[in-house]
Amino acid sequence: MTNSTLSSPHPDPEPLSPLLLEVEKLAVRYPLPGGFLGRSRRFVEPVKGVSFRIRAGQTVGLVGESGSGKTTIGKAIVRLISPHSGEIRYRQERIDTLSGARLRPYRKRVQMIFQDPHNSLNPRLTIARIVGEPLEIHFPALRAQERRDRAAQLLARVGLPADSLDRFPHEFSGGQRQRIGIARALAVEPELIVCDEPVSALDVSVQAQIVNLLQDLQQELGLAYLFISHDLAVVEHMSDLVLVLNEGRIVEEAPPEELYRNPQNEYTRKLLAAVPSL
Ligand SMILES: Nc1ncnc2c1ncn2[C@@H]1O[C@H](COP(=O)(O)OP(=O)(O)OP(=O)(O)O)[C@@H](O)[C@H]1O
Repeated sequence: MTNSTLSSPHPDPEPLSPLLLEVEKLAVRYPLPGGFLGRSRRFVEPVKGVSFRIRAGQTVGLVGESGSGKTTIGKAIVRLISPHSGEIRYRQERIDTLSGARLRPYRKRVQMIFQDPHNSLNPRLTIARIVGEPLEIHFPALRAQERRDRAAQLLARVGLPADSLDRFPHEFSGGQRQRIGIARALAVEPELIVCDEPVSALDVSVQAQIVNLLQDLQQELGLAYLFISHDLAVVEHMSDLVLVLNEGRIVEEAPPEELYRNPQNEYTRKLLAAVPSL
């Protein structure tokens, strides 16, 4: 260490991990059914100009009441829906303007897991097909047996037995189905996973197992998460940074230890006060 480093009042910050996702002034609209005013379409705008960033390996928590726009943000990020305005960049590249096949490389890097593991798995497909499908799309050179082997490895990694491959989603419990959803998301070897209320539909004991699995996978694979939840305790446990969403706007943003101890925004205080266990 040099003298100048020792005497500097502002030592260099810790080197930051690479920036993956940049969301800038994102707004999303849905057309109102039958909602015409004269000749112009009427819309609801559940997301009204939201900005945040996610770095490699980081977990950003997104909390807010039901209807505040959390899922809409998640869906816009994975481009299940298109933004109305604003920008989404991934590793410096605009992805809000891409569509169709041009989104494919992005879909390999960013995946989503859903709240209801029952509805998000096609009931007519075996688990081998469900986990194998993204492999078929993103690793077309793999032969059928290689895909099957890879699917078996992924299932083992999320704690499911190898004989799961030829079974159907209804043969599994809620927690096991969420594990299948996680295996499917992992198949493409993503860098970022949008986790939309991944444990909200599960029993409390199973919730802890899935949260632990997500944390283990993060450690092992260096994954980043956008962790969407209305459960403030889970978000506190998981996140490096928490965003508080109210009516489509981020009203507060802080590391969990600051946010939970010393919330600055009135809405955050109300949200925390509504959770007696905290
Ligand atoms: N496809 C759609 N068409 C019209 N309005 C929609 C659509 N999807 C969501 N909305 C509306 O947008 C608003 C935000 O919904 P969103 O699901 O993003 O909120 P959320 O914070 O994830 O809520 P929850 O925790 O209940 O899932 C809600 O008022 C919802 O009714």
